[in-house]
Amino acid sequence: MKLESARSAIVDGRPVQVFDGLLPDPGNYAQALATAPFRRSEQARADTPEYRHWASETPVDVLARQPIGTITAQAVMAATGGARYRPFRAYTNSNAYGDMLFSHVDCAPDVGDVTALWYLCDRWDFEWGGETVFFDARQEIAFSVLPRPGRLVVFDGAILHCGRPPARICYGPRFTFAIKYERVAG
Ligand SMILES: O=C(O)CCC(=O)C(=O)O
Ligand SMILES: [Fe+2]
Repeated sequence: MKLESARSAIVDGRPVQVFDGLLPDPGNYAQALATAPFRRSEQARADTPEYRHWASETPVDVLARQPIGTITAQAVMAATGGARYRPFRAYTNSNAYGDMLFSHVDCAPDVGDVTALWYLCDRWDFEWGGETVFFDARQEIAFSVLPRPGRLVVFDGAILHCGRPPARICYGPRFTFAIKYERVAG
């Protein structure tokens, strides 16, 4: 398996790395998600409780038994230089045209969590947009990642970021599968 990142950036000293081609069958995951139980439960920030969006949880012990869990663990290891991390939460976001997605951080600056985010689809039209945008401390766009089938982006959870909803001509869901990792001491 090729574990080199295709693209990468450093945002205010914090890394973002993009991996392509690691997942052989992203369309199969998207197909399974089409009938998964989504709840309007996810809140981007403490101050945006009235704008919840759709998510479906995957227990981390279930994740560990799936190929995507193993592949992600290897990519996180490659991205972080071999430090030990453990997944503490995994869930799929489902967004559609017109949704409101807020910018947020996944952890406080000194926590050191890592987020792995997969784009799960069998195809993604360039014109659909739906990128994940990463901002610097001045709220300027520092890096942006377009969905591609089976693309993975691994980043420091303290970077301000935002998923963008897809464009009006995209009639299907935009699934992103987020796995949150915490550093294991020692
Ligand atoms: O869907 C995206 O592009 C971002 C998702 C995200 O930031 C999250 O689940 O924490
Ligand atoms: Fe996030």
